[in-house]
Amino acid sequence: MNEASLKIFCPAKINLFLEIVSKLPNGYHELQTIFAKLDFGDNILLTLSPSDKTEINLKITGPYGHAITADADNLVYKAAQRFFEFTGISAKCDISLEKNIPTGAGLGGGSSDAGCLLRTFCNHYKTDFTMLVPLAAKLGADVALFLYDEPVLKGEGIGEKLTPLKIKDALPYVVLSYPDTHISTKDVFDRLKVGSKEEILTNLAKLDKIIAGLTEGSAWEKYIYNRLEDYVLPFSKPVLELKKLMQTLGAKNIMMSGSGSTVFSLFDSSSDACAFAEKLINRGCVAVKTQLWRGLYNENY
Ligand SMILES: C[C@](O)(CO)[C@H](O)COP(=O)(O)OP(=O)(O)OC[C@H]1O[C@@H](n2ccc(N)nc2=O)[C@H](O)[C@@H]1O
Ligand SMILES: Nc1ncnc2c1ncn2[C@@H]1O[C@H](COP(=O)(O)OP(=O)(O)OP(=O)(O)O)[C@@H](O)[C@H]1O
Repeated sequence: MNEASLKIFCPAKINLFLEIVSKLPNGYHELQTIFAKLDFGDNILLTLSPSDKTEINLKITGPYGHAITADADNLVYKAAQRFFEFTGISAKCDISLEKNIPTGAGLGGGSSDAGCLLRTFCNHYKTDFTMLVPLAAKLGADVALFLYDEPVLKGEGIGEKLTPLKIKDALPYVVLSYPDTHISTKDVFDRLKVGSKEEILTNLAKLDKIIAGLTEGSAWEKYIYNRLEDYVLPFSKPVLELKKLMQTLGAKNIMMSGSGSTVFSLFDSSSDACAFAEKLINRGCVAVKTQLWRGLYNENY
C-alpha cells in the first residue's frame, strides 16, 4: 500500500437519555442510553506509510490540547497500538490531533478520537469494524459508539451494544456549556445507587418516547433524562450553578451530558440557539452553538 493522508472528524456526543439499570460483577454498570453525535468535535490528520515495523507518532494541538499528554497513555495512541497488534498489520502511523472537545466533560472526547481512528483504520485496511467492538469497549465504554457512522444510536450493555436509529425529521440545535471543571466518570459511578425497579421502569418509558419521537417524527425533547445528574449536581457547585443559570436565562430542555460536566440545551431554531449561546458568553460562560450531527452517509439528510 502507498502512503495515505486522511482527515478524520471526531464528533463529540451528548446523551439524550441515560438510566443505569444494574451493577455488574466487574464493577461496571449496565445502562440504557441514547447517544447523539454533534457537529462539534476534534480533528485528526492521519498519515499511514508502509513499514515492516509499527511506529506510532502522536502530536496534539488545539484549545484543549494542554489537558492531555501525547504519550502511550493517550487513548488515540492505545487505539492505534491495539489495532496493529490485533490485526498483525504494521505501518508507520503519524497522528496529529486537534483537541477542541474539553476533557472530563461528558462529551466523550477521548472515546471519539479513539473510535473514529479505529473506524478509519478499518476502512483503509478493509477490516470488518464489528470485529473491533470488544477491543474498543476495553479502551472505554463509549469507544464502540464511534466505530459506527450513524449519528444517533441506542446504547445498552455498558454502552457497547449499539442500535442505530433511523431518524425521521430534522434534529435540534444544541448549546453546550462547559463549566470549566473536570468530572471523573469513575467517581460518579462509585457514588451511584441503582434505582428501584419502579423508578427504572418509569424512566424507561421516557426512553421509549424519545425513540418513538426520533424515528416517527413526534416531539421528544421534553423527555430527555440523565440519572447521573443526581450524583453530580449535589456534589459539583459549578455544574449545579450552570444548570440554574441556563434555567434563569430562559432555556428549555436542559440536561447534563453523560457523567458531566457539560450541560446542554436543545433549540428548534438556529437563531434562538445562537442568541442563547451569546447570553451565556455575556455572563462569562464557555458556550458553543452546534447541532446534532447529520452523519456521513445518512440518506435522510
Ligand atoms: C457515562 C457515560 O459517559 C455515558 O455515555 C459513559 O458510559 C462513560 O464511558 P467512558 O468514559 O468511556 O467510561 P470508561 O472510561 O470505560 O470508565 C470509567 C469508569 O466509569 C465506570 N463505568 C463506566 C461505564 C459504565 N457503563 N459503567 C461504569 O461503572 C467505571 O468505574 C469505569 O472505571
Ligand atoms: N485523546 C484523548 N482525549 C481526551 N481525553 C483523553 C485522551 N486520551 C486519554 N484521555 C483521558 O481520558 C479521560 C476522559 O476523557 P474524556 O474527555 O473522553 O472524558 P469524558 O468526555 O468525560 O468522557 P465520557 O463522556 O465518555 O465520560 C481524561 O481524564 C483524559 O486524561
